[in-house]
Amino acid sequence: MSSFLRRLLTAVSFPFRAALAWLRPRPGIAITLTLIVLLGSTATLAAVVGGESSTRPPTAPRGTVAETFSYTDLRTAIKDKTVKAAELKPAEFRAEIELKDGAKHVVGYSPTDENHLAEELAAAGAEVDIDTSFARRGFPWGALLMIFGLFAVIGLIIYLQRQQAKAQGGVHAQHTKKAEKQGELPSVRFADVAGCDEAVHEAAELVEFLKAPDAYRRLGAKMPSGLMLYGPPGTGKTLLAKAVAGEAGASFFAMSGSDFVEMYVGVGASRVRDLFAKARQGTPAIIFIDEVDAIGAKRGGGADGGQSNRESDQTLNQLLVEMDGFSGNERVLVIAATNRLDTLDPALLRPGRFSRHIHVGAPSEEGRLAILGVHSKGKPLADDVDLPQLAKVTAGSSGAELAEMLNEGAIMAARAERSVITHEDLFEGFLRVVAGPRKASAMLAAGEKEAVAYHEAGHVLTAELCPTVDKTLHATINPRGQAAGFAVVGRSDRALHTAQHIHEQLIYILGGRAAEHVIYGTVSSGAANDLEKANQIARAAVEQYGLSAAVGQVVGMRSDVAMATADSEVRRIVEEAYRDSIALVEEHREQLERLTQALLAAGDIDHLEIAAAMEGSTPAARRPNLQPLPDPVVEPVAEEPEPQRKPSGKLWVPTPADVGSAIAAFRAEKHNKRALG
Ligand SMILES: Nc1ncnc2c1ncn2[C@@H]1O[C@H](COP(=O)(O)OP(=O)(O)OP(=O)(O)O)[C@@H](O)[C@H]1O
Ligand SMILES: [Zn+2]
Repeated sequence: MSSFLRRLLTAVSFPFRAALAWLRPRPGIAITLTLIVLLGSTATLAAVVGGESSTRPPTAPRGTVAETFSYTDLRTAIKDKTVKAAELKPAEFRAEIELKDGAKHVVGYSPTDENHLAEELAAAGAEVDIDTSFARRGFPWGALLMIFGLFAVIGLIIYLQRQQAKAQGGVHAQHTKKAEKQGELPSVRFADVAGCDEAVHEAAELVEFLKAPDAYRRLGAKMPSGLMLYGPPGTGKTLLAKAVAGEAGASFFAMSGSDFVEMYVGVGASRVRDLFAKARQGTPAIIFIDEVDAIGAKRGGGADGGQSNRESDQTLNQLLVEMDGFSGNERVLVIAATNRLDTLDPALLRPGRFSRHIHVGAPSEEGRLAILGVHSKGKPLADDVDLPQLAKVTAGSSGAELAEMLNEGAIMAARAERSVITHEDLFEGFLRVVAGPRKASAMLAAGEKEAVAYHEAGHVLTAELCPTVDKTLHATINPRGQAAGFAVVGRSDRALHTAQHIHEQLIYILGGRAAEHVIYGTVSSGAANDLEKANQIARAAVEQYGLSAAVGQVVGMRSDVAMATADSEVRRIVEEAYRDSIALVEEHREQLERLTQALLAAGDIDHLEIAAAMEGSTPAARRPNLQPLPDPVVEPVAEEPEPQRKPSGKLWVPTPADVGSAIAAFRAEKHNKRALG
């Protein structure tokens, strides 16, 4: 019921809101209009009140109407020709009748009678007069102004509501803050964007277009209207868009997709319209829409099919309309960014819209070094800081995380009142970024701390013993953020995906559980995460990668039997890895003990201490009971790599990189804090 009312109100108030949105940036017009409305309303009121007394007809004083005189009586009087005079008032559909016997009556008539009533009265010998004075007094203007008055009042209410929302620091406050920054000329250049040279290279082409469109136009080339940047969060998409504007000397208009998402239908669309109108005034211009998936998700697919959906559809449609309106001479380029290209509405990606897609991926080791270089400029680094080593350690980190790491490091140094930033500061900064700030270790009971130490030692140990698993650079049992303990793995960027590697990766992931199992005979709740990860990897190996002999190389098979077989294969693969993991731990209890005691003594251990604890062991491959993988077919590299998408309804065949990146996600081993008791 109340939701129905809200919708009704939303629908009814839409024109007012749209008008208000249009007026907000035009205070001059708004004030003038308000004045007109106020004056008009006052004048109308005066006319209505004043007119009332002066127009009351003297011919028909109400008091003289003695008995009721019906319309039928009037018809009879016309037929008997007893009407002496009649004054018709079409504005009120009333007639004032004077009969030949001197009696006066007022009678109503229906609009359909209007035309012939006067004729019939005249034919019956009555003196007919038609009063048009009320119409002449400007009747439509009065009504119109009264409606305007209504608009003004409702508008004022909505305006006050918004002011209130703004005061509460809601979305609108953010919105206006962003709007103020719009149209700036960014100082960012391509040199500030490191570690994604290919993306920069492609973007540079568009800068040429923006700077000298004539050279292209002469050859009949049309400026692309949209550019889609896609990739994981924090990899520099916003930065790159800004750099395009900075290099081209274009003004930068930025908004986030979520800024367009509003409770009210039509507001998002009007914001799109505003944004494009503003950008067209200040060409060359870049319109940047971050998180475009908030408005550009596939249409009509929402499960709720409700209000918000239709709202975002309208917003998306408006965006498409604006982009289709480009003639190719605008010097306006729309850049959108998303983390998930596969969720976007295909209409957005068609030629003439966001037809160019640039992948901004997680930086490689070389890229990370370049990003560290960019962001360490102006930060005094101590001699012990080894940026190439940091680039190696931080595999999987995004540009934003690296920038944050350097900043946290600088904060650590400042807090310790050092004049330079040391390696330790930076490493602490890194740990803060990937796992959160250190927590007081008193949070864990002594017995729990020991269990966490054995668990982490189990991971470290199994990693050391498996030849294809990346080694631990740093392990800690000092709780940070959500994690009770974790290990930083020096992951190489190579994404291994052989059966051997997957088996050993599982041994390592389950190594923490295995250690707990061997020492205590039970497994803590904090290790549940590991099991989940292990299952994900095993499932990918079976269902997407064809590593199970029982399921075979058929990908995407969906029969009940096939799924049951796949399930049991996943279980088998995980169980076999777990058994191997336990065997490794049992064979190396001495090393496990040394690692655990080192962790308990210091809280943290680094790769040198790990090497010392591992003395007397040699890594050896454990044979997996998995199908060996066929050699990957190397295909010629396409000019623009087809983005990885999972079209719904169709079969998705993963590339070797998919399994690799699933594994890569486990860069820093984190565990939920153990449940007490
Ligand atoms: N490739 C890079 N080179 C230099 N700095 C970078 C790079 N990537 C990220 N950064 C740093 O991280 C900050 C945030 O990055 P940015 O906002 O551009 O990421 P994004 O890809 O747009 O993220 P999101 O998808 O979350 O919007 C940048 O302002 C910059 O300081
Ligand atoms: Zn674990």
